[in-house]
Amino acid sequence: MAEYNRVSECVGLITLRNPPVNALSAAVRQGIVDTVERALSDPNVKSVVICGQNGIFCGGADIKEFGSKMTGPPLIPMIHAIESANKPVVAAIEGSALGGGLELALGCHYRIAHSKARLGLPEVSLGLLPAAGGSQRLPRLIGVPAALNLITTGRHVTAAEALQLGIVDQVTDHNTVDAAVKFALSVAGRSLDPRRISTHPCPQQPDLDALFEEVMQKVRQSARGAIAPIACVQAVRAAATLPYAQGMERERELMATLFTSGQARALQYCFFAERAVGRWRMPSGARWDTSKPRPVHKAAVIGLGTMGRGITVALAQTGLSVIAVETQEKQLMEAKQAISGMLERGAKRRGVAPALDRVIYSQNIQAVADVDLVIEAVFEDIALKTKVFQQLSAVCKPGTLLCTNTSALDVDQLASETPNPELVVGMHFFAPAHVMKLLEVVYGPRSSPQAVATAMQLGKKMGKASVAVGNCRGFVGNRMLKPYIEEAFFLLEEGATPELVDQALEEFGFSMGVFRMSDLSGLDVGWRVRKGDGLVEPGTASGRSARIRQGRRYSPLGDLLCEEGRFGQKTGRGWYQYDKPGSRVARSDPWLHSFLGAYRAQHGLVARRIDHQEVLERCLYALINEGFHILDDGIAAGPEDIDVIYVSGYGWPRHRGGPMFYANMVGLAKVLERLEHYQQLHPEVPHLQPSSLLRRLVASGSPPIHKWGEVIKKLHSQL
Ligand SMILES: CC/C=C/CC(=O)SCCNC(=O)CCNC(=O)[C@H](O)C(C)(C)COP(=O)(O)OP(=O)(O)OC[C@H]1O[C@@H](n2cnc3c(N)ncnc32)[C@H](O)[C@@H]1OP(=O)(O)O
Repeated sequence: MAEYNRVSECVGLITLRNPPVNALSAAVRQGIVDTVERALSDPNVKSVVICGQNGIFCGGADIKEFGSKMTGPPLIPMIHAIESANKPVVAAIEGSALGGGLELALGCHYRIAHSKARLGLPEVSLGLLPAAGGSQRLPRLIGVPAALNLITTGRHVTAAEALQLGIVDQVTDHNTVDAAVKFALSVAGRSLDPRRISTHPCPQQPDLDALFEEVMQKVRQSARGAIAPIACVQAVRAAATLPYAQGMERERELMATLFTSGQARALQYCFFAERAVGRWRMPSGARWDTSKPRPVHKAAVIGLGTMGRGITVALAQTGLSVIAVETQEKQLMEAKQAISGMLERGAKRRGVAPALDRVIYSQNIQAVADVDLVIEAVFEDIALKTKVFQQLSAVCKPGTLLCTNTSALDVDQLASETPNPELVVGMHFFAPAHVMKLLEVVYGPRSSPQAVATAMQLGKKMGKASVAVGNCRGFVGNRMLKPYIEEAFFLLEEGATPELVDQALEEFGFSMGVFRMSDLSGLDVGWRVRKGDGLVEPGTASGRSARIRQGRRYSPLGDLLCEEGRFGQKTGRGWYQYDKPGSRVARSDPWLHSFLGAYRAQHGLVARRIDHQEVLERCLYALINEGFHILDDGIAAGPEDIDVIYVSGYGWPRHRGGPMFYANMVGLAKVLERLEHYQQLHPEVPHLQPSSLLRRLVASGSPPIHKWGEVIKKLHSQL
């Protein structure tokens, strides 16, 4: 849909109308074709302005249409028709001009942007490339290096940067459409040849081959198996080396490969999943659209260790006043220094003033009396947290929300120790809390919908991917991690090495393999949990019985390393060795290999050859299986919630969509068959026992992921 008006007597004004982002649906493309034709054929019209309704130019192609058969006029000829028009066409850019939206603007002869507008070619993040001429026009307009940067990262630029790069011709603080109409009148009748970007050669670039080689190497490294960034480099190379028509042909070929790839499907699924998790719902029936969040102006953080510091920074950067409480004076001073440093560095990066005066430090918990919300981030100890919650209940004004930052403790238990359990929710941040995108908002049976809504809204304000989940051991992320780590330990017992397991997982696309990750987060963390669970038995018992604990297979390998003082990077030794404590470069450790050999001998285990396929199947399918249990238990509302958690917080490769999407891609029947296979080989491992939901889904013909909800609902209604 595009509306046509004649303004200022001789300017044809075309307004894209497709809320919320004026995406280029078939109807919008048809509307543009029709209205451009009308403007160009009207002898009274001397120039044309294209804008979008409701303060947004255009969010690009309609992503929802990608899965279905293409209808309506295609983008490329539509943009060519605009570029070759014999009357000047001006794009009036407000809000966003992204993807196809910017490509449309690049087909116009001039671009005027509002100072708050953002522009970009984010197709790469959807597994695509700017294939409506964007990969060919942008390098011609702003040069190869800048175009490579924008197209391979998909980053959005501000209007000011767009002006500096030469993407737009003018930036205004006033009404953009008025400015564009005025501009259009001023350029009416001028020659348009120099304004047709496709007719320009790419600006000369010395040593083009070396530049592309360097960029390709960097892109390959950061892509971790994603194919779109590589295709983006290839498309820009075509722009730099081929005439426009041939470049367009190359753009088309590359896009054809990407468009039907599983990676594009996965990335587009992630785009919608991230938005879907905002529409949370609880088993009680409470929902995002019927639960009103409370306003939060002032918050408090209790406990200023690593997590508390990061949370304080995240809150202050969001614009909240924060009372940061730490009872020990020395720790308080250290925390103040660290928090100020983080705020200053963050502000420098973002080019704003640091929010130092938004944080008030105190040793006294009474200081939180008038805050709207408290996040407790003291040591992971239920007795200590209970004490803090009881103090908070006595000190805080009525109605203050009490949130606990815990990764494992029982939120319900904590809530039950307070007079107002409905005000209690978990806010599980990930370290470093001011950087990591993920936030699990954990509700218990008594958490009020308003408390959940408030925590979810606060998470969104902090720029987090916030996911509402039910209360259980490990919530969603860590609960699924447990079988994944256990399988990795079992693989070491059977003959694998940490290097082999990590290599398989990193080639799959994880940012870090399980053992490198464990070295980074500290082996002592899991050790403490296992001790608490009564699983750790110090000593040198041998044989199979020593590896069965609480009736199931158990590997004490992690405990044995901890007994050696090998806690990972912080001690300079873990599954790998490091130059010094705190160093990050993992090197293979001969000690570890002899230790594994001696361990196997002691337990009568014979090392066998393990390939990458087995590593992936055992680690990932065990994790996925737990995901099905979580869905079955109603802890996560849908597969999207699990997938967003894994992509934003656990290094799962985005181009594989998340564990549940991956299972859907592999085929549920295959996942089930492989789990059954491994379960037969390892009957003493309960997490390899396929979940009843997985069986049920396969029995229902393996419906696509967006239909799993129907099977889950049916299952629950029969219980
Ligand atoms: C031939 C193929 C050619 C492909 C070229 C392309 O153009 S690919 C598409 C490139 N465009 C993008 O990647 C932009 C994607 N959108 C955004 O980044 C953001 O939505 C926004 C435009 C910056 C606006 O952000 P904001 O936070 O204000 O809103 P939401 O993100 O919550 O979005 C609001 C709803 O709009 C839906 N939506 C957004 N963009 C598109 C789109 N391009 N197509 C279809 N739908 C889109 C989004 O899903 C939200 O709706 P929900 O119902 O809430 O999910």
